Amino acid sequence: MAKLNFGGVEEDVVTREEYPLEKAQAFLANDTIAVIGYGVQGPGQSLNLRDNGINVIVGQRKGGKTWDKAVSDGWVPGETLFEIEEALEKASIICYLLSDAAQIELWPTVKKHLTAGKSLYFSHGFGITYKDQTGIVPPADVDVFLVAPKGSGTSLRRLFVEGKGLNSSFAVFQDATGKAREKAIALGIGVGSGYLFETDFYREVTSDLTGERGSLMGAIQGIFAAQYEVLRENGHSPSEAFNETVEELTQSLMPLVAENGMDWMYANCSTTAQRGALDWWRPFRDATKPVFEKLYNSVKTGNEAKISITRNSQPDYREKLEAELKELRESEIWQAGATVRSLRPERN
Ligand SMILES: NC(=O)c1ccc[n+]([C@@H]2O[C@H](COP(=O)([O-])OP(=O)(O)OC[C@H]3O[C@@H](n4cnc5c(N)ncnc54)[C@H](O)[C@@H]3O)[C@@H](O)[C@H]2O)c1
Ligand SMILES: CC(C)(O)[C@@H](O)C(=O)O
Ligand SMILES: [Mg+2]
Ligand SMILES: [Mg+2]
Repeated sequence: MAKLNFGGVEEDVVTREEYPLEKAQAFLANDTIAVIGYGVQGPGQSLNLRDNGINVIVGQRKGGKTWDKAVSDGWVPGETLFEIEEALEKASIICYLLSDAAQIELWPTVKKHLTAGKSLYFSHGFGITYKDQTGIVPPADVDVFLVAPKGSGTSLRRLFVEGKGLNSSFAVFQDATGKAREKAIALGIGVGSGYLFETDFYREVTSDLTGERGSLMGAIQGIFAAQYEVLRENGHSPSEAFNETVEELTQSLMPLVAENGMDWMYANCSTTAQRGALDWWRPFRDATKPVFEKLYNSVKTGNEAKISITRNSQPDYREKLEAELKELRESEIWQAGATVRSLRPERN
């Protein structure tokens, strides 16, 4: 593993140079990897594995939209695409990529197929960490590990197709064969990770739940909404408010921050913007830090897991979710956003 300095802290990472694809292919040559679930991560991971020359099949419920999507992605019923139980039977490594709530419902079936020597792969520490709530307790004679791409399955696939790679974390929960760690690394490379950093199931799930509720999605939507509302309340038009809140961030500044870091961004805007941004970042940190502390605590106590399981296990959860998403979609800010996006020259 390469030892790298992250802002003064040394950490080990696994890169493709050190664990090349050929090594992953050779290590997994005798395995059948069954990707169970074809939602967001399922397509990204299974297609990348397939294109990386690894023996992979997909297990999915027949008759639904996702089965049809799998067929249109080139998975062949009876050859590489199976009903879930058939795929579980054929697998030596089961990649459990159903939604976290659905994993609870299907667990008794998966467990039945987890015979000695098989492996169980997750992309989240959720099911294992919150075992008191999920009931997911694997038999002792199987390897259990995770590879968690740090981003959407959509980006995992897009970046792979562009010859790039998303970073992923990996962790071993149970090593029955002495090979669990290498299985995690080989699969991490196989699913298209750019590099891998090691963690454990608890730290993966607590950081991930915090991130998606926080600065990745929850907090950012909250800050967008707050600034947009203040601009609108002060007489700015929707297009002006949206451009100054979202469009410039995603189209201009964030790609530059991604490339060069925030210090570079601060150095490469006007001195006027620089002065203001340097003065205002601390007040924003101070205002939001208590909310982040409350959030982290809610994750740590298992409260966020409880909410997620309860809400996402209800029979009408999709209808309720759709109503919430409709409200967001129809809010003025995102309606303005739709119009702004339609004006981007590359869309014409
Ligand atoms: N979405 C992401 O980009 C992302 C990123 C990193 C990690 N993860 C993790 O990866 C795993 C999979 O997440 P996802 O977002 O791809 O899942 P998802 O919500 O898209 O669902 C995946 C599949 O589960 C199937 N499904 C739902 N209920 C079912 C049931 N009762 N029986 C059988 N199948 C059912 C759906 O048809 C779908 O094909 C989760 O552990 C998640 O936390 C997701
Ligand atoms: C893509 C995210 C937000 O990083 C992932 O954690 C998820 O749960 O979808
Ligand atoms: Mg997540
Ligand atoms: Mg995540």
